[in-house]
Amino acid sequence: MSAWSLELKEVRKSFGKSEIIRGASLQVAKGERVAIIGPNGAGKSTLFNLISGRFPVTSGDILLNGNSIIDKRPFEINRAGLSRSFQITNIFHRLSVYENLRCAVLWSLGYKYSFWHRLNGLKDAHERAEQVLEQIGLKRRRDTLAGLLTYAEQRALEIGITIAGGAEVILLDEPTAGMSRSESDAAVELIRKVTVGKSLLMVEHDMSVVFGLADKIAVVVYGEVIACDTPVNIRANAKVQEAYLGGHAAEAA
Ligand SMILES: Nc1ncnc2c1ncn2[C@@H]1O[C@H](COP(=O)(O)OP(=O)(O)OP(=O)(O)O)[C@@H](O)[C@H]1O
Repeated sequence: MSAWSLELKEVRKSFGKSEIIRGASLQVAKGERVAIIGPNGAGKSTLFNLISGRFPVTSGDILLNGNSIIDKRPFEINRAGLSRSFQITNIFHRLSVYENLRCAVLWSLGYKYSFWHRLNGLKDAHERAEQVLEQIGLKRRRDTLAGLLTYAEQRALEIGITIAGGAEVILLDEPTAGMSRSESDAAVELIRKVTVGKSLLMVEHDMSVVFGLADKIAVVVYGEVIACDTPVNIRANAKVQEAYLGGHAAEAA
């Protein structure tokens, strides 16, 4: 069994003649929270799209629990235990909070649309949806249409949808984007709680979130992971300071 939940080996990705990811390597251990930071356009979202199977890699390998996933489709990667959230919320606005979560559970279990008329009989999905509802603190909003939630509640639901299937590897794309300081603090607590024992890879621009949550920080510059280390070591890393963090480190202090 692999020591790493997720491993990127010399991954490269070109769009036409432009090489955007240039030999990126990264490891995430079981139970570890890793934040990816880097300047705009460095390739952070592209890395997420490669890991989740949205884009094929040009070369290199990506391993989930020791098994290559580069030839798998996004839903196969999801069912192999990796779940991702998106920068833009990905919820069904006309379904209730509970129904959104139940859909996410059913999807991860592999149910097809034709089974939806039997939903009420699907006890496991119901119980799991109720459990996630509790975890994300939206129990009192259970029957509210998701479109009527506040922005911060929608982002919490998004996290609930991402974890609902019980994936062991969670990818979160800017989970606190657009939040106030207090909303963002609450989101950090939520993420910490729901990822206990899981592996988390997260793209985040807010340095107080990054330094508050991550066990390790991976710095991506021009499509390469130039450093991946503990927050303390990243803050002290001269190469990182020069390439990116100079102005941002003060924000997190
Ligand atoms: N599908 C695509 N086709 C062509 N170029 C793309 C595609 N997706 C991304 N790129 C390019 O890849 C580069 C990296 O983009 P990416 O969105 O991965 O950066 P990022 O680090 O996530 O940036 P940000 O912090 O602004 O979100 C950019 O120059 C972008 O224009």
